[in-house]
This record gives sequence, C-alpha cells and structure tokens, in this order.
Amino acid sequence: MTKRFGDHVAVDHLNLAIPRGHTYGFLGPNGAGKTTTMRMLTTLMPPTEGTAAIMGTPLTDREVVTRHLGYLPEEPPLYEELTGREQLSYVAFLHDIPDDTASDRIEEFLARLDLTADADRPISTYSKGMRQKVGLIQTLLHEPAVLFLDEPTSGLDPRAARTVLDVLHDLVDEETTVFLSTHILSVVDELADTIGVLHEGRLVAEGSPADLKRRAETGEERTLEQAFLEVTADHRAEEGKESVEAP
Ligand SMILES: Nc1ncnc2c1ncn2[C@@H]1O[C@H](COP(=O)(O)OP(=O)(O)OP(=O)(O)O)[C@@H](O)[C@H]1O
Repeated sequence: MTKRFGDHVAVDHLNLAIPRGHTYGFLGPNGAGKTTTMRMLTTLMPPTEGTAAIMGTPLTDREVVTRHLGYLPEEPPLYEELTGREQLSYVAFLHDIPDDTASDRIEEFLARLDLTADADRPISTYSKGMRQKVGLIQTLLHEPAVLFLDEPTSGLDPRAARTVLDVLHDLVDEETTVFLSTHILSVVDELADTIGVLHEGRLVAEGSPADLKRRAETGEERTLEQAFLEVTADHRAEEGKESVEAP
C-alpha cells in the first residue's frame, strides 16, 4: 500500500503479511507512517494505491473487515459525558453483543484493569491512564480476531502497564493476531514474533526480535534499541541526512 498526502509520501509501497495468530511489532521514528498504515488497515483511510486483506477479506469490504478487527488508536474515542461503564455498554450495543454476555465481559475487564471503583464516574473526570484502559476494553469487547494497537501502554503507570501486557499475553496465547505499534521497545521485545521497522514510509528491516538484535553490531549485549538506531541510521546515511548536524 502507498499513501500520499499531496506531494508527501507517508507510506511507500508497504508490503507485509502477518500469519494468523502472530504478533507483529511495528516500529519506526516519529512521522515514519505507522499511524497512517494502521488507519488504512482499519479502513479509516483509503490507500492512494494498493490494497490489503484482513482474514482474507479485502479492506474494501468494510462491513465484514470491521467485524474481525479491533483498533485502539493513540487517543481512544470516548464520550466525555458517559461513565466508563456506560461507554462500554454502548460499545457492546454497537457490536450487537447480547446484554448478559456484554455485562459479564465488561465487569471482568473492569475488575482486571482495576477500574471497577471508578466505573460510574463520568469519563470527563478520568486520567489519561484510565481513558487508555477504557479504550482497550472497548477494543476487546467483541473479541476481535485481529487487533491493531497504537501505543497500548502509553500513559500507564508501571503496574497498569504490566496488567495491560498480561491481558495482551493472554490474547496472543488465544491466537489473536496483533499488530502493535509502540516506541517502547521492551514491549515489542516481549510480545512480538516479528518486528518491522518503518522509516519514511518504507519497511527498512523485518525479522524476529532476535534477528534484529543480531543485526546490531555494537557491543556484546545487543539490544533492540541498538538495532533500531542502526537500521534507521543506515537509511538516514543513505539519504545523505547524516551530514545534517544539529546546531
Ligand atoms: N492527514 C494528513 N495530512 C497530511 N499529512 C499527514 C496526515 N497524516 C499524516 N501525515 C503525514 O504523514 C507522515 C506519517 O505520519 P504518521 O502519523 O503516520 O506517523 P507515525 O509513524 O505514526 O508517527 P508518530 O510515531 O509520531 O506517531 C508524517 O509526515 C505526517 O506529517
């Protein structure tokens, strides 16, 4: 897929396949095109060129595709005037989830994510982390087969981040396919089967976390951070950008 905004190419002939049940960690510097890619794959924005399929269904068949997927954007869409519990019930209603099932799932997630005590307060009074947790629950309520997560642990304190990672581990174990974009390298290192690094709209490296670490040449203790810095630096050098020094 390619996405252009005027003359600017945000995503440039991106070609990838993710096997069912795999977790794909999508890395890249700011402005690399990660959110644009997620917005195309979740049918929120059409590609300028190219296409993709989710669970074998082309993105153009929006009604079927959206039934299979859940998308947690960086800022989850929430109704400020609703309480957390009302927001989740409303989303369950939109997904046609029977009331009893919805209520069980909502209460279970609220408890697991430590939100039960706050569930009857309006969302307008929630902290960023609480909003993030409600956003995650509403993404999971209809048990999507394919999950798109943009910075799922952003704004969470370490304990809440751990809880969210544990929820994601369970989903990965249950064969949910996860497409995960984050700047927190330890999160992809922990969860991803495959990592793709996007730089200026192009996929510049792809492999398992171990493969990418092997590509890092510095030192004995190779880290994903070194690999990330190296693959993105190589491409900056190729484009002659290494010579541009900060003042
Ligand atoms: N609606 C838009 N109109 C014009 N340009 C856009 C639009 N959306 C994104 N862009 C541009 O496309 C490029 C990719 O943006 P995108 O938000 O996909 O990056 P990202 O990898 O998600 O970045 P970050 O890590 O900072 O969230 C950027 O140069 C951005 O300015």
